[in-house]
Amino acid sequence: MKDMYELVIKNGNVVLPDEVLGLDVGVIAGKIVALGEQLHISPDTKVIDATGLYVLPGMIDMHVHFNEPNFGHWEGFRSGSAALAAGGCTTYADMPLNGNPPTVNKAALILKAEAAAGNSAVDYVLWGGLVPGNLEDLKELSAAGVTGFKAFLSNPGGEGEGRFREVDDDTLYQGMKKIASLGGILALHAESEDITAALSADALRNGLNSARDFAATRPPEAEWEAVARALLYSERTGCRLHFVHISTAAAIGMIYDAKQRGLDVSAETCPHYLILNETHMEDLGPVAKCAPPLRSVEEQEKLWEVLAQGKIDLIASDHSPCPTELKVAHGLSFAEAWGGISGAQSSLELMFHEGVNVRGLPITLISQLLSGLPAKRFGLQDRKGSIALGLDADLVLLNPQHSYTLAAEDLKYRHKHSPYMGMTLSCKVAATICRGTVVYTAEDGVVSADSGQWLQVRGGIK
Ligand SMILES: NC(=O)NC(NC(N)=O)C(=O)[O-]
Ligand SMILES: [Zn+2]
Ligand SMILES: [Zn+2]
Repeated sequence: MKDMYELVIKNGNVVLPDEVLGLDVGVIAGKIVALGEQLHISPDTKVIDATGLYVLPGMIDMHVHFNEPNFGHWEGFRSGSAALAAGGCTTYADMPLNGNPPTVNKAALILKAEAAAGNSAVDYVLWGGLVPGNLEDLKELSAAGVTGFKAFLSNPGGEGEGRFREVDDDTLYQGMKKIASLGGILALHAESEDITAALSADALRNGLNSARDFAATRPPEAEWEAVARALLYSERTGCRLHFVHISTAAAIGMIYDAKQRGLDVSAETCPHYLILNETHMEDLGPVAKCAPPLRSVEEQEKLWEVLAQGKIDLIASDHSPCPTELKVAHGLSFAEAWGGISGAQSSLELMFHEGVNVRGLPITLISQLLSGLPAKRFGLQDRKGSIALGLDADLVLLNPQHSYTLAAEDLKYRHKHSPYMGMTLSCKVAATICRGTVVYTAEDGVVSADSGQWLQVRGGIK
């Protein structure tokens, strides 16, 4: 008896962990059940012809800020996940800040989960927060299925009483001990508050508010000091760490060396540190403002070097959107504008375009950074991150020859701004499939806006 596949993706160049093979992919009940040549097509099989296309595992974006509950006017699960689907992402991780309340206790996690339920095009996990005063909430958050905890070493910005706050050293140390005892993982925004606050205050006093002035308030040293301190705490507490949005090769090197010494730590960088540099920040203005800031061309090149050497653990977008008027408004200085880049829709296309087409890196390396490695780091590898038998059929079809110029109308974000607008990319996502369901096609747009599920998988824990 022949297998009755529900879906067969035919004739694609299938990106496996170590090689690319011309294969068909057979799907039953949302799972990959066959990889082979000329898979049998029955009358009920839906067939997608992927001739000339790459078939990659869907991206796993471990770092997005969707602002619900209560800040959906910045970005919501619907719009944000639609953008991710259009960009070839099939699982994402929502950060615990920028919604109100922030996800720092179980009640807030429930509100977050309710906002997401039935509103996501693709699957997701949720981060909880570590903030001053919530040590007693970590256990419950962990039991409720957060993927891990996130803390800021520098001021996260935002307004209001209940906003997400950075940790002091004592909270960090105690929090890491607690998280270690729970078998959890801590994600860190690693910039020194002492250094960035002092330099920012100086800049304000002296009326220095240009793009370059902003970058000077958050120098590489602020990252290096914070990374070094956190690595020391990791060594002393045994707490696993994930460093988000690392912007310098030297910090990647520190984290890599710590890994070689046996620490359970990992480093993420973002497409914007690889694709953009401080000249973009000057030319594009606040749309390219983020923290840590975009760096020099030399730093950017060094980051590509460590990426090619396999020293970076994963790539995530750090999509941190806001209403356009917080980026561009009459009289708004660079210093006052919102810090955070809207970019999640473009991660895979940017990395393929620049990494594979321009710089000639292996597509398998780029695919690992976007899918395989984040799955492994965060305990999703039994279901996601690779094209392999038995795993979820989370797939993206990429046309490596479809060149286009990114325009505002392409963007699915709540607010149609991004530093990548106007950029010509040499590839385009043709379709995105989540657990066997086609959620996006280039022709029809987002065709399934609500089939995503919350994966209550605690990072790295079986
Ligand atoms: N509150 C934020 O969304 N902050 C984010 N902002 C950036 N990266 O500029 C972040 O992840 O630090
Ligand atoms: Zn951050
Ligand atoms: Zn972030």
